[in-house]
Amino acid sequence: MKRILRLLKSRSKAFYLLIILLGLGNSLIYSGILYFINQAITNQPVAIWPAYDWVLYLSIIAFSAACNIISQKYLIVLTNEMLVNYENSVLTKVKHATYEKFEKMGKQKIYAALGDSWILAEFPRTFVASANTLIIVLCSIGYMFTVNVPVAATFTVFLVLLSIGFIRSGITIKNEFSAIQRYQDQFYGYMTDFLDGYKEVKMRILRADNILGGFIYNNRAAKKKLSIQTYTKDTIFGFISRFTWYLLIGSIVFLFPRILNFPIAEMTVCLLIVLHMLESMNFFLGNIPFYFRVDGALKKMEDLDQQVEDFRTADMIEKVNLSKEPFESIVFENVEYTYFDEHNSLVFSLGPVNVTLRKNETVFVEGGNGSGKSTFVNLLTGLYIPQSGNIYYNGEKIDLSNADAYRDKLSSIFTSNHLFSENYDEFDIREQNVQLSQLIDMVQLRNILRIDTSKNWFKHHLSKGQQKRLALVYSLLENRDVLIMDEWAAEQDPAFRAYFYQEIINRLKSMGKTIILITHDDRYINQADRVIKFEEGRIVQDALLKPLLEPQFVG
Ligand SMILES: Nc1ncnc2c1ncn2[C@@H]1O[C@H](COP(=O)(O)OP(=O)(O)OP(=O)(O)O)[C@@H](O)[C@H]1O
Repeated sequence: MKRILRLLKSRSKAFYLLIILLGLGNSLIYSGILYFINQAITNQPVAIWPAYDWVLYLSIIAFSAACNIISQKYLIVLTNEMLVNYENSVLTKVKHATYEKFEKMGKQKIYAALGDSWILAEFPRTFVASANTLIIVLCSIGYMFTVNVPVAATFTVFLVLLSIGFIRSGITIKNEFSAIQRYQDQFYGYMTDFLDGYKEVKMRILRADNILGGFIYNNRAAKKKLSIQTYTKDTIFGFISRFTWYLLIGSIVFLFPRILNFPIAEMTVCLLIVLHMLESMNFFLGNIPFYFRVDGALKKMEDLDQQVEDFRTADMIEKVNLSKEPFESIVFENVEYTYFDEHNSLVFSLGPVNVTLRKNETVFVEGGNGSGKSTFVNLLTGLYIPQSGNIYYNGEKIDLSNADAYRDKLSSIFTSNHLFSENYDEFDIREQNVQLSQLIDMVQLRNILRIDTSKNWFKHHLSKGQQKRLALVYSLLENRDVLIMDEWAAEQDPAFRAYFYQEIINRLKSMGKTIILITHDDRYINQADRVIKFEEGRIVQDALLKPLLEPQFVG
């Protein structure tokens, strides 16, 4: 419960003021009602303004209604604020993550952490409702003490024991709810495979049968079994509480009159009090498991925070800009990068890489599958920071402090390029934009692209190859000196591929771009100024083709 206390501490003073206000309003109305009933039963006038008791009664109701309306309004605002703040804080951390951390963690965890936020959003409302019912219970007991001390004392002991029982059962149930949550997380993983791979699922009966029958249905069956078990336990505790109330009512009616001097009027008032607080007490006790679930959700969020520790580190590092000089060179000096698996065994190692990429060069990067080209691209684009060695941009060393600024100097089109649904880059998409118009002609999308005027953005119902062409247009609209393309031409048809290597590359050169192209297209190698070849994570060839110099070989 430490986590819940921390959450409560983070609330504003207004939150506690609200609880006091609500408590005041409700204790007034509940004690007031009991008092009025008691006076009516015992046929006594109320102590203040007996002639206008109904005015007093209505005033109490009006005051309590006002307290409740104000507090509920405040709670709605608070709840929504809390939810949005939490979502924003998670996403801000993700924004400041290093790409490596993001890649390792996977988007699944982020969805899960956001998915749990609803329970936190429920927290203030439930907390205030619990505080409210607690006040009712305390007022009722307090009032009972004024009616009959032994009965009230017995009753208090009973409530304390019942609460202890509920807290203990809450702890057991909490662990089972965590297990249910784990099934849910696994389920979301299968759902991603099922929905993202829907085409592939459709294409094979065995796969379709297994993904549903073997994995999803089994997961659902296990989750159902545990849910039935847990919710049954939860319900049984609820029943126990309700039925012990009946025992208590029975003891007021049958036991106390036999063992105590218990006048009928006192018995009636005590019974009314017990019936009056029955619903509140059940609500209060019934919500105890909720707090354990909130605690579980907070723990999950803390774990996420732990995992993204360097999200904050990267955030705290003071950002540094690079000099505004035009691009001259990117230098790799003994750069090494190694992937490890979850058991810390080496998976693949790149480097040491020593290479200098110069202004206006067109460099083709080649190599077999798994030779390390994309890893090299991730380092080149500043998405990975070298584990050893250094990268220099125009002589300035790149590290976490200036990696954002470094990435901002480069245009990149990745193999699995994503086209955004909105114009986040604030590009000028109007038809009058001459640069845009020329680029659209260059990639031959003139009669294909449609502008969504409401979004000031292109509609993206395009084929894979067309999407890559549009990605090239967007990259060139960024107007940066260096253009990095990872297997850009792979999805293009042979005619457009030839046009890309023979025409577009020349156009890009004439624009003064420095081009780094990862490619398997050997037949267009003559378009490169330089060819770098990777094998098993090392550069095995670095050949200058233009200007015609002797090829250089790196062993
Ligand atoms: N995130 C990762 N975690 C662990 N290993 C990885 C990761 N990314 C790549 N690898 C491994 O590193 C090696 C090099 O991968 P990389 O993607 O750099 O090759 P590539 O030359 O781009 O291959 P391809 O031509 O097939 O795209 C591969 O053996 C791959 O399994």
